[in-house]
Amino acid sequence: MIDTIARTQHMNLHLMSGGSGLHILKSITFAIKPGEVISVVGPSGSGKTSLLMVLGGLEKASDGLVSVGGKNLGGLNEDQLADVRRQNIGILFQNFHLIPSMTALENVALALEIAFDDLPLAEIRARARSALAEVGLSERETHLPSALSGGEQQRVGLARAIVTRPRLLLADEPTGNLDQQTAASAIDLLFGLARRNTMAVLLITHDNGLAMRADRRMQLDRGELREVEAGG
Ligand SMILES: Nc1ncnc2c1ncn2[C@@H]1O[C@H](COP(=O)(O)OP(=O)(O)OP(=O)(O)O)[C@@H](O)[C@H]1O
Repeated sequence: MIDTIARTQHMNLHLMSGGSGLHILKSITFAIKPGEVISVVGPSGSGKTSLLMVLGGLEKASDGLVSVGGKNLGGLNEDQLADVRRQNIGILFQNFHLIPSMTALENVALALEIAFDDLPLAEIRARARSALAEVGLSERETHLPSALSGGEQQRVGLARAIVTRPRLLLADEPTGNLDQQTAASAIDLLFGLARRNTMAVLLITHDNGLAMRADRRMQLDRGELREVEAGG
């Protein structure tokens, strides 16, 4: 069994903006183990979302190593990258990104259909149902997103992110649009799923209280990542 699900070594990200180059992520070296929950805090513009995009294979690092599920992303073409994403990664967004015309069950099922286009329909429905049950929404299968509360919509988002059984969940401010109490229970649910399914989680958050609950805490500052020591 591999002892890291994702790691980077001296990874840099440069982007062009208005004709000049920006050094967004600076020599980042870190690793996340199966089942580990790591929080990343940092000021606006420090590179948190960019880090998530690179780890998710959605943005290519300029140099250095990025490895997910034992595969070096730098050497892969778009199809191979899509395979690595499908086999390893789930993404949870702040704004849920549910499709408004689809029911909760259809939203979750769609993610599975896209990831595994050869799965029989009955299997897709069964797995989507089970993912909705895991987030406590069995009673809401046929509801459209507009008929769900913000917290429920985020739970559908979570069901959609875990229905493919990712080994790494990348969560970008997943509770940013929820009130404090709903946010806390969404995080309880997320952490519980991570423990039960040995799913690693990289949690980007502005909320220090939530960040403190992770196994490890990291801080990004102007593109530089450092570990926050316990008690720090
Ligand atoms: N496509 C892009 N082209 C040029 N610059 C970009 C691009 N995407 C992001 N940036 C810049 O990279 C820096 C880091 O952005 P990023 O979104 O990763 O920060 P963040 O820490 O997630 O911020 P926030 O907390 O506000 O979401 C910012 O200065 C941003 O303007």
